[in-house]
Amino acid sequence: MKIGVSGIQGDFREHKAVLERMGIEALVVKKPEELDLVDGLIIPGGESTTMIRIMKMIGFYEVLKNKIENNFPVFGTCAGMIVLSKEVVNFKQDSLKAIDIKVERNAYGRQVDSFETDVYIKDFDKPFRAIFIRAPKVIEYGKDVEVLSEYDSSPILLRQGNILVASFHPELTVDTRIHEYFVEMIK
Ligand SMILES: NC(=O)CC[C@H](N)C(=O)O
Repeated sequence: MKIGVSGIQGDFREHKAVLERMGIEALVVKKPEELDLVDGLIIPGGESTTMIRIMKMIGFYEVLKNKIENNFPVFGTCAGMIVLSKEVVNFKQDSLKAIDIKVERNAYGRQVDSFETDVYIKDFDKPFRAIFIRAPKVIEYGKDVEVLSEYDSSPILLRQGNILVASFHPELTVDTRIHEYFVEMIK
């Protein structure tokens, strides 16, 4: 198995390092044709507007969108979640419209825009340390979306078939359980 990490923009090196620690081959993907070399793709945290803009410019957007519609597994963290969402409500920006969620960007407070806390995740035996950095908030989700974790009454980890999204940064903790969950989705 080989997992791609989108190298368009963001903290892709951290995701690659997690996969390698798990003994999984990882490839930083920067061109649309490279998507055919991997069994799934992680879209990291970063700046969602920049990601979408570049994805569209180089034809990555269309190829990826088409692959996701044909069951290609994807995992988006923070900005990656925004990129995969159906709609961004508070900014005029496009997205891949892959998972049936509406998100609000930079939604967790103005004064404290970054924080970390222990969260409970469905079927995980111990809590997970979640790091939020100018995180998006899911304000609406469709009936086919499964909520795997919540914080402060909002979903923070969600899945719809081949698509997994987190509003926090599992690539910044030593805990590999969410990446392992994604690996299971690919298998
Ligand atoms: N840490 C992050 O990925 C922040 C996301 C960023 N605020 C965005 O809207 O794209």
